[in-house]
Amino acid sequence: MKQKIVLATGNKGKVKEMSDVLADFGFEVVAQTELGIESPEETGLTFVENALLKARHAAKLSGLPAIADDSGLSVDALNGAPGLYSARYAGVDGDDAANRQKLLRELATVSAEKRQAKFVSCIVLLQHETDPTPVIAEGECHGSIIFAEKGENGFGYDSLFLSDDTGCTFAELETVEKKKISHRARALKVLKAKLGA
Ligand SMILES: O=P(O)(O)OP(=O)(O)OP(=O)(O)OC[C@H]1O[C@@H](n2cnc3c(O)ncnc32)[C@H](O)[C@@H]1O
Ligand SMILES: [Mg+2]
Repeated sequence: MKQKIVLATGNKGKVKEMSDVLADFGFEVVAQTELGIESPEETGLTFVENALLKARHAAKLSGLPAIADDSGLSVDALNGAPGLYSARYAGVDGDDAANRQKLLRELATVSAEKRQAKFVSCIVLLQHETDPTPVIAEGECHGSIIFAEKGENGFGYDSLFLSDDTGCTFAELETVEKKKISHRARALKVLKAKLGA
């Protein structure tokens, strides 16, 4: 029988990119929103801490195992910003368009060859709220930030992130393609290996 697990995210893009991959690992996935669970405040100082607290919050409220992703974009010329604060870079949590505009403004005077960036994803799986041995899996993707948005797909910073692997932005990829190569896809592969799934 499949193990029921809560996907602890309020981000529909993540649900789209993670649900069927986790189903292939043998989980019956329920998004936290389907259970009426709202996202906790992300007070951690690292991706792993924030992923842990999101998973723990959902496990506590659902009584089920939980999995969470904490991710972000780290830009070399900005000393790693927006990094941990990617979702609230422009001030309001989850305002993707404002975050992209701020990123373009901050990089306005940075030349094309100095716009390297990486996406990071940290995924945490907890069996229950007080699970002392969380499974932790991380993935990264390298690329650069272009000067104007390109592509319609994806979410967040996808339309500004030119991927080294594909030569196009993540927003120009169909979901099925992004799901093969993204930082989240790489973290999920590591998770799969750790679970022996
Ligand atoms: O916390 P949850 O509810 O999972 O959803 P969230 O969108 O707030 O997610 P994070 O706290 O992990 O913040 C991640 C930020 O980085 C951005 N980001 C992460 N992965 C991305 C991806 O694959 N493509 C584009 N932007 C991404 C995203 O838009 C957010 O602004
Ligand atoms: Mg968040």
